Amino acid sequence: MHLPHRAPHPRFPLSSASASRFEWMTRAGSTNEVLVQAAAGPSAAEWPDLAVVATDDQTAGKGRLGRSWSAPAGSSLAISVLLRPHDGEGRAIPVERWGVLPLVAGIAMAQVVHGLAHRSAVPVGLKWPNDVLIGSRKVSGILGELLPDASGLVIGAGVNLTLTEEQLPVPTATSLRLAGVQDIDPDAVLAGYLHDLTVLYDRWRASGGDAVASGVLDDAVRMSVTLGRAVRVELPGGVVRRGVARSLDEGGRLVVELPDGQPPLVVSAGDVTHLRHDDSGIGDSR
Ligand SMILES: O=C(O)CCCC[C@@H]1SC[C@@H]2NC(=O)N[C@@H]21
Repeated sequence: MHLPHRAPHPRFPLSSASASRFEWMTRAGSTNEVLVQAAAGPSAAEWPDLAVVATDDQTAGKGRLGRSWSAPAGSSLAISVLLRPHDGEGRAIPVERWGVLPLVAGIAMAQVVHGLAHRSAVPVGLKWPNDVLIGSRKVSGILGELLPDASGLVIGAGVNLTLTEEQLPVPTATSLRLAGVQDIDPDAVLAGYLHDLTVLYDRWRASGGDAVASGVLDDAVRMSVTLGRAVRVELPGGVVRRGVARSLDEGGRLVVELPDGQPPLVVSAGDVTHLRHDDSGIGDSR
């Protein structure tokens, strides 16, 4: 893609160099909302593939499944990236294949967090679908939102940088600082994420949007801390099932083995809780 020459953002020189368009907002309600409105509005043509809106002061952040996402000003990053997927030949990749893109973002963020927190004693991994955990605590979450006209997808990532224990929205959250990362540089986190997301996205695009051929599925399996675990799954609508998370299908959906020989449950959206293995309702199934 030909990009016009742009002056780097003074606070985010690395990040602004790796985005097709980079808008840093000193404050935003929801960066996803800002980008969805802009990319679907009358100036849509000015918002290309890999345009970015980001802030460290998001006042009305949106989470998955209708939840909110909050962090005190200056302690976290909210990063939204617009994707308008085309393959290497410039052909549009069908929207049915975009379901793995939030997973791609989760892999990118997990790689960045791993690079920063690898000295902490606890492992970094992906809890399905795309929560980045340090140990058992969540440091980053991802929300994908389709544009109303389906001409693109906005992928928002929130990552907790410097929150203290008292500032955590829930006790199951954490921050890079709480995980022992010193000298946290927001530009390095943002640029690292945009770089890794772009590399993975390019691989996926070049394969025509094939999660298997592009290696996205292998990466997701390798980084998953859900596979092999007993899980409780709350489906949209409130139905709860228990079983053992066995695999990811080619769309990144979670395949859960259920008790009593029931057919496996294939989960495309829902809330997954890791259980102690003997809570699954299935005997010795590891
Ligand atoms: O884990 C979740 O529930 C997903 C959280 C996603 C939060 C990010 S922050 C940037 C973007 N803007 C939003 O309003 N939400 C996402």
